[in-house]
Amino acid sequence: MTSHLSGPVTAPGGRRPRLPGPRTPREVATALDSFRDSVAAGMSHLHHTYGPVAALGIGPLRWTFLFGTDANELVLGNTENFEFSYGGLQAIAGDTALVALPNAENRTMRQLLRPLFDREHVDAYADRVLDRVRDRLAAWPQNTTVDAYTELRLAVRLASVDSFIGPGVLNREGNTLDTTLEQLHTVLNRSSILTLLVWNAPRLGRLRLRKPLSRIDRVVHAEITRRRAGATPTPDPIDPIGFLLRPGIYPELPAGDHTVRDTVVSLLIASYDPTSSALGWSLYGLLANPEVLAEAKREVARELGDEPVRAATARRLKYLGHVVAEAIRVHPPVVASARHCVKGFEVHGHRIPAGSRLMLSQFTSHRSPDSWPDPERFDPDRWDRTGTATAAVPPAAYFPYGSPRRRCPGSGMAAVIVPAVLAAVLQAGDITLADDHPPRLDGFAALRPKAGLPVRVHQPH
Ligand code: HEM
Repeated sequence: MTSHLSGPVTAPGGRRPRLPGPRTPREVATALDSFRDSVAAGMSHLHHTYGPVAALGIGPLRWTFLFGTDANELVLGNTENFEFSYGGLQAIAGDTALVALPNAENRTMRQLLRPLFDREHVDAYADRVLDRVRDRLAAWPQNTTVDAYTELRLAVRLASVDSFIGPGVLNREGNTLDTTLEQLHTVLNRSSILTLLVWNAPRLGRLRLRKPLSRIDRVVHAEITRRRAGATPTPDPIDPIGFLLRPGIYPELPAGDHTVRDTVVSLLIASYDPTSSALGWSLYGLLANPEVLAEAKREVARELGDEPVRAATARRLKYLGHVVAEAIRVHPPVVASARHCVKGFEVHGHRIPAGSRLMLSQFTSHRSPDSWPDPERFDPDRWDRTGTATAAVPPAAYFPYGSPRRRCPGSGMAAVIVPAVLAAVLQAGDITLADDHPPRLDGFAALRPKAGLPVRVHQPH
C-alpha cells in the first residue's frame, strides 16, 4: 500500500480525484440508511462495502473515511498536517475553544490549562461526580427498573456544571439549565447523515442551537461577572473561571471574556457526554458478563472493604480499570476522529487532496480482527499486562482518546471517574440487566445505548 505525505494533490484538470464510495442512487440510499441506524453502523457499512478508503457527500460537504491501522498511523502520527475538524463541537464551544484552535495555538492553550488537569483537580471533580452518583443511587427504588445510563449521565452532567461553571449555578438557574444542556447535545448525537453535515458546518450548527446557546452564554457570562465582582466559590479546588480570569493567563492568545466562556463551555460539553458513554458501556460490560462482574465485586471488596469509594481509593481498582479499557474498545465513546488535511497525501494508492475532510474510525479499528483476536469478545484480561493475553497495543489500533500529540486532556479524569463510579454502583447493591438483548447503538459525538440501559434493582440503593 502507499501511504506517504506529498505535495498538493489534484486530479488532472484540477478536479478532485475519484475515490471509492456510494455513487448510484441505490448505493447512496443504502449508505444513508446505514447512517440512519447509527453513525457506527454507517462507518461499518462503508468499510465493508468500499474498503479502506471511502468518500461520502459532495463538494465541501464531502467526507473521506479512512479505515485501518496504516491510515490511522499516517494521520495520527502527523499532527502538523492534520487539523481538527469538529465543526459541530465548535458551534457550541466557540472559536477560541481548545477543539477549535489550530494545532499551534492549541498547544499554547493546553500549556496554560494544564493546572486544571492536575491530580488535585481530577480528584475534586471525581469526588463531586461520586457525590452526585450516590444521590441518584439512593433514590433507586427496590424491585423496579431504572435506566442506569440516563441516571448516571445526569449525575455526571450536574457534577460537571458544578465543577466547570460554578457550584452555585444550578441552584440559581434551576433544573431547566440541565434541559438546555441536553438540547445542545441532541443535534450532535442524532444518527443521520445530517449530523455529519452539521459536523462540517459550524454556522449551521449555531443556527439550529441558537436558543440553548444563548441561555448557556448568559449563564456563563453572569458567572464571569460575579467572579470579576469578587464572588469566589471558596473553598473550591476547581473553579476554572477564577483560574482563567487571573491576570496575564492568556498572554499569547485572544484574551477576553469570550475566551473564558469558550474554554469552560468546551470543558463542560467535552467532559460529560463521552464520560457518560464510557460509564454506560462499562456498566453494560460488567452486567452482561457474570464472571467479569464477580471478579470486579471481589476487587472492590478486597481493596475498599466497607469504605465508600473516593477518587483517591479508586486508583487501587486495577481490574475495573481493565473493564473500562475493554468497554471503550468495544464501544468507543467517540466513534470517529475528524480532521482536515493541510497538504495532500496518498494512502492505499488513492490521492487525497489538500483541504479534504477526513474521518478515522475508532469504532471499526477497535473491532478489527487484524488487531484484536476474537474482537467481539468482552475480555478485560486483554489489558492485564502481567498476564499472557496482552501484547502491546499500537495507538493506531486503539485510540479512544485520539491522537498521541493532541490527546484528550481529560483522559486522566475519565480514568479515575469511570472505575470510581462503577465501584460506587457495585457498593450500593445488586442490579441486573432488565433486557436480554444487546443495546442498539446511537449517538455520534458520544456513542450511547439507543434505549438507555434498563436495569433491575434488587437490593435497596
Ligand atoms: C471516557 C471519556 C472520554 C473520552 C473517550 C474522550 C475522548 C476524546 C477524544 C477522542 C477527543 C478528540 C481527540 C482526537 O480526535 O484526536 C477528545 C478531545 C477532548 N476532550 Fe475528551 N474524552 C473523554 C473525557 C473527557 C473529559 C472528562 C474531559 C474534561 C474536561 C475532556 C475534554 C476534552 C477536550 C477539551 C478535548 C479537545 C482537545 C483538543 O482540541 O485539543 N474529555 N476527547
